[in-house]
Amino acid sequence: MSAVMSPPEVAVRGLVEMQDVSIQFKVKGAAVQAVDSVSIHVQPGEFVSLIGPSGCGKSSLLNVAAGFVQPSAGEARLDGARIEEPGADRGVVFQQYSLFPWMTVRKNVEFGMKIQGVSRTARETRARTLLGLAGLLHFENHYPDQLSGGMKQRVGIVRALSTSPQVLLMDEPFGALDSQTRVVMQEILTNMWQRLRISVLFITHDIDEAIFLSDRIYVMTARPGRVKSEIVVPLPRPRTPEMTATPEFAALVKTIKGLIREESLAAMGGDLMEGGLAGLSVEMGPQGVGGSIE
Ligand SMILES: Nc1ncnc2c1ncn2[C@@H]1O[C@H](COP(=O)(O)OP(=O)(O)OP(=O)(O)O)[C@@H](O)[C@H]1O
Repeated sequence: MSAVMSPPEVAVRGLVEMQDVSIQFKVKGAAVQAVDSVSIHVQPGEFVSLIGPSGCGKSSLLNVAAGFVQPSAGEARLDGARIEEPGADRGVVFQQYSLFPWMTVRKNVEFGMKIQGVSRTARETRARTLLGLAGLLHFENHYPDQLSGGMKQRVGIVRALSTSPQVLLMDEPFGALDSQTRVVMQEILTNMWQRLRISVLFITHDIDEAIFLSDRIYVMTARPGRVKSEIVVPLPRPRTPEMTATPEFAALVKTIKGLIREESLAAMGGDLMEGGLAGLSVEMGPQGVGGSIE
């Protein structure tokens, strides 16, 4: 690894702390409470996932960490400093690829560093080193539309890492990929993380993905999102695909599935009530199920 890369063996920066964070949005004049008093943290070099039912506020929390959204109460800090706006100390990866189509892969990766004033040689060295880690060096002179979805997303990750952030914030980065590609991407990401030891806050709907990648997982309640449970993933590092077939992995999947199912049912129950179906009664007779609105 070149001099511009050399991260510390053990990360010392990248502590994310959210303390009693609540997030409210105004929708047609009415306040919507997305998140209610959430306290979570990511230790330097730790990989932490947020999982929970749809609409529980995962993206909103990540957007607070990114500095895109201000909490209505509580605060978010990075290495002790209050997060108030986006900054180069945080790299963000979304589900959409958002690469510049008119730039080659390497120019896309170098873009943020150019803005930072990094010299041409240092930019090129760092971009090529990171592209090598992501298995993309052969594609450095390709344009985004010549790449598959998985490759584009790898470029997106490399680009987010290029400015040497303390934290990587990832909002369902593999959500648009097919399941085969997704599994490969998880392996690539865990290998890159193992090399770079950067802090990661990762949002996913996929329980297996959260377990495979994470040191810890926060399971959230239905909206308004709160922390329902904090799960430590005791699987050793480096993670390998074989681990997903172990009884330990299966037990974690079962636990998290149960927690999310409770919350999803609660959320759906709420939606059904709000939808005016509170009066629906369902009767089971010899002819089967019969429903009626009373
Ligand atoms: N900019 C906004 N304006 C108004 N309401 C918003 C805004 N962003 C999010 N919300 C609402 O806040 C709640 C939480 O949304 P958020 O996207 O953070 O949840 P999520 O857990 O990431 O959802 P999903 O898993 O479906 O992506 C939802 O009810 C959503 O409609």
